[in-house]
Amino acid sequence: MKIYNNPNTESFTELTQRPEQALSNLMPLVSTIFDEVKAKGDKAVAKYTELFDGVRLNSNSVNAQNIQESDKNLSKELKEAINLAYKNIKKFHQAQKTETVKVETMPGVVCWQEKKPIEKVGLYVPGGSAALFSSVLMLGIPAQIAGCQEIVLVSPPTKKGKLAPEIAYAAKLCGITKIYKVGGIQAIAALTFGTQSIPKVYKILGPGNQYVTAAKQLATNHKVAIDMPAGPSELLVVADKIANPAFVAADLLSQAEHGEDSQVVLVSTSKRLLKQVETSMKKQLEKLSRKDIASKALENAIGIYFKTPQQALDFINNYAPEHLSIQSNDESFYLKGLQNAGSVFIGSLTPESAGDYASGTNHTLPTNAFAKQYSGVNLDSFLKSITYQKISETGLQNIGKSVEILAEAEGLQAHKNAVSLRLESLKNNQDAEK
Ligand SMILES: NC(=O)C1=CN([C@@H]2O[C@H](COP(=O)(O)OP(=O)(O)OC[C@H]3O[C@@H](n4cnc5c(N)ncnc54)[C@H](O)[C@@H]3O)[C@@H](O)[C@H]2O)C=CC1
Ligand SMILES: N[C@@H](Cc1c[nH]c[nH+]1)C(=O)O
Ligand SMILES: [Zn+2]
Repeated sequence: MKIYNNPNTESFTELTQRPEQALSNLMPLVSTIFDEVKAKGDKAVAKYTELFDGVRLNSNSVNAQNIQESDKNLSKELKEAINLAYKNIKKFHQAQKTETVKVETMPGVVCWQEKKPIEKVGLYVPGGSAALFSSVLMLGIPAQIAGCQEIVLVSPPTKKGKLAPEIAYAAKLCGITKIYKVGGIQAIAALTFGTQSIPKVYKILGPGNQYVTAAKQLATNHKVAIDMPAGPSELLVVADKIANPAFVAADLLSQAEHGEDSQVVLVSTSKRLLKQVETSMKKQLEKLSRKDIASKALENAIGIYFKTPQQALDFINNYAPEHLSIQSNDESFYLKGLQNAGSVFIGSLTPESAGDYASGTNHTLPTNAFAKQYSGVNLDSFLKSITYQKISETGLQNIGKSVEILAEAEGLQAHKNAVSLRLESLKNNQDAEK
């Protein structure tokens, strides 16, 4: 972990850079694969699956029986834990349902807004270095609650060319039946254009590595919506002398172990805590099964000492972390001033990994400072709002003149006429009744 001592705001631009490749470096490969999948469909998908995942598949579809029988391969303990996570995530996302908004903006003019499910969605479940079956729940549950009609799940095959049984089990809980063993750029391209076996969708959601994230961004050029750029994991912990250094170190390592390009950051007003956390991280790292990945990620880790909480807060808002953990005496100060973060974990007893799996919040979150403008996945990610209006006779009389004036001022005669003809017709009817 590289330590910085009270850096000034000029250095924030450099300190908030993530350790990922620039989009411009990734795009040539992404474009090539998109073009090939568009032209050759499953054949191109198979070619890139063999190249990047090292397996040759005759078919990328997962058959229904494998999904139905996924329970058999899992321990009772794991199924119970998945069920608990399912329940909590469902509870939190179900509570995000909103009522129809209906307003009479002026007498006789009624406007309302109603949410409808996006009919066809593609869920990307990461599976390169670990099969993240928790992502199935994070995406499948809100898709199920929203009522999306066609839910297509893609995830890279295991080294043996199979689908991880945990993914199949979680998918079964979410009522997902269309599953394809394909990952990376080729999976996003397949969902964008459709292939002989994989359906084209309207929106692609889910986290992934740099390649997946760049591919999702290109998909938006082809009339496909995405949730947001949810790339390599990151965690910023702001902690001070009341924090437990071992807890903070464990939290930082928990995100460092995701991938070599993960980034973890410790911000503190205590130089002593920075040192203690560093020592504890070194000790804990030795015992990790993914030590190699985590140590690589730690080369990108930064520890920053700030003299005042205000400077620390300014940095946090500039960094806009995917996850923010607050383990500080100044908890309410940070919460009050917080502008940018994907998801926040408050207090020493709230490990970030609780949100990764089971507390109820969604773990599909904006990375690379995109928390400045994007929300993480939530129920609304699977819905779109349609607005409606109905105008009565009284309404038309109340609003008509103003619309005519506005249309005239914009020089749009036909717009004006659409109102004028109706107003005249109303007037003629009234005259006839007299
Ligand atoms: N922001 C968020 O909400 C979350 C982010 N994540 C992140 O998701 C990522 C998961 O990454 P992975 O394990 O790699 O799984 P992944 O499923 O995202 O990517 C694996 C695929 O990448 C492709 N690939 C690998 N190397 C390639 C190369 N050199 N060129 C082209 N394509 C290549 C392969 O097709 C492979 O199937 C991690 O970075 C993790 O931190 C995970 C969960 C949530
Ligand atoms: N920490 C990951 C999510 C995760 C899945 N499994 C474990 N963790 C992220 O949100 O970036
Ligand atoms: Zn995690």
